[in-house]
Amino acid sequence: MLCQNRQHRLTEVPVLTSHFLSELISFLDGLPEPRIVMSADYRIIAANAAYTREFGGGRELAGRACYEVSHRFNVPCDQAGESCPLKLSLEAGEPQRVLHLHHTPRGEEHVLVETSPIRDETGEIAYFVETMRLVRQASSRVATSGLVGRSAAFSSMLEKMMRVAPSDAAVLLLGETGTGKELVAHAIHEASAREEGPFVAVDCAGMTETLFEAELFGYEKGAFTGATHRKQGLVEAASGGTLFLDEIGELPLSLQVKLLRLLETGTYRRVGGLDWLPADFRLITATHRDLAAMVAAESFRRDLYFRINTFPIRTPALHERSSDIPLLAESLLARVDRKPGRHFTAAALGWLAAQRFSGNIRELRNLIERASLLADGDAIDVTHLLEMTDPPLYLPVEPGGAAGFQVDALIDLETLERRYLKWSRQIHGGDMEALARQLGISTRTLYRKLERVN
Ligand SMILES: Nc1ncnc2c1ncn2[C@@H]1O[C@H](COP(=O)(O)OP(=O)(O)OP(=O)(O)O)[C@@H](O)[C@H]1O
Repeated sequence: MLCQNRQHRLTEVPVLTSHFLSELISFLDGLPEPRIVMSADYRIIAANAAYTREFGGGRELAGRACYEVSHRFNVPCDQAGESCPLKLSLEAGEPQRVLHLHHTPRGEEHVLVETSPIRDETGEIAYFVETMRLVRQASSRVATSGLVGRSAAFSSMLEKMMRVAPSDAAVLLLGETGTGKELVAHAIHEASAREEGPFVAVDCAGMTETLFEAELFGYEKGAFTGATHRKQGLVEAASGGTLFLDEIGELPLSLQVKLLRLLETGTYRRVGGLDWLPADFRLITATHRDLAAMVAAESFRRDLYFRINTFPIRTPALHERSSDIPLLAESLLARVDRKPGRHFTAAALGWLAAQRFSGNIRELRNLIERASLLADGDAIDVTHLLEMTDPPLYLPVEPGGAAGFQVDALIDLETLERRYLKWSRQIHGGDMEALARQLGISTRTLYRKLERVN
């Protein structure tokens, strides 16, 4: 491993002699953030007190492999399908950041890992300093508030959120309804330097011209009939914090001009006022619409689109992260249930994971709330969920489905199985265990197969 590194001779990387290595280690020990020094063969040379406490549970870590401590892997991360920041920074010759799920004494947690390379006396990159920052805005375990998720689609979104959060760049959140855009906007705010400032959310849907101006910019006393006192606008309320404009795609063209003026000049005027006031907010916008198509159709201004779209982030639909459904379901149950400590049966979690929720997490949350009201005992089962399911959750009936299963052309066996499963799920009446028995397979296999049906 070390011989391969001989090609890396980079002047910008600091040099580390053996004398300074021990100095570096004692220096890191005094720093509050968890840090380790590693050799190029993934061995931990030293861990500071914060790392030993937060990631090592107080145990000695020197000599152990980083991938074994943080992932319980027995091969380096990149050989186990994960990105390896050490390898990336060795190749690039400069610091690299990645988001990983790390084992900690508290369970798995999202961690931002920054790895910086260091040269030895001979000029080779031989050491690395790794700094860990726990991502407090998202949980990979059941949580009673905030974002939860651990799937690849969720982690990739979270990584983008954490990259953009510290900057003041305008973020555009694109995603279907109910995918958590408002929660994501709030998490970006919380991870930003404006965290102590206000987070002000504005729904742009249904905004009329007068309402928009009065709401956003406020008004002076006497500006119009009924304006009996000066009123602060939402732009002013968001001062020092974040302004979140939800459903930006619903804003009529006439109001898009006003918003553009605010963003371009950084100033605004209260309705009925004379003075231009400075605005101080970080902008996050969101829409479920295809804004680029709206620009092409000239129903959304191109210049405004470029202004708000400095950094786009897509919030994945629930079917793109169905492996998160059990975790989301448990977390949502803890949030909506009036009787604490209840749980889903394994069959209920499997059933939920096999559904396709067109209304995404909001629809899942509604279903869980209804089922929790229906269930009397400690466990919520498939029957409670089925009774409370909206008809659109079921997939459309295949041609001939209601009457009986039929195919009218030669099709491959895999498609045949999928269609048959879809049809049998629609007609069997909801008892998945009974259906599995009738099909001669285990309930587990049935759920696995049904995942492919959606
Ligand atoms: N990752 C998540 N973890 C836990 N709860 C979530 C997550 N994402 C969304 N939710 C919950 O799902 C519901 C819908 O989320 P939210 O209102 O943020 O979605 P949205 O995309 O803004 O929807 P819309 O486009 O309709 O405004 C909320 O109750 C929210 O708390």
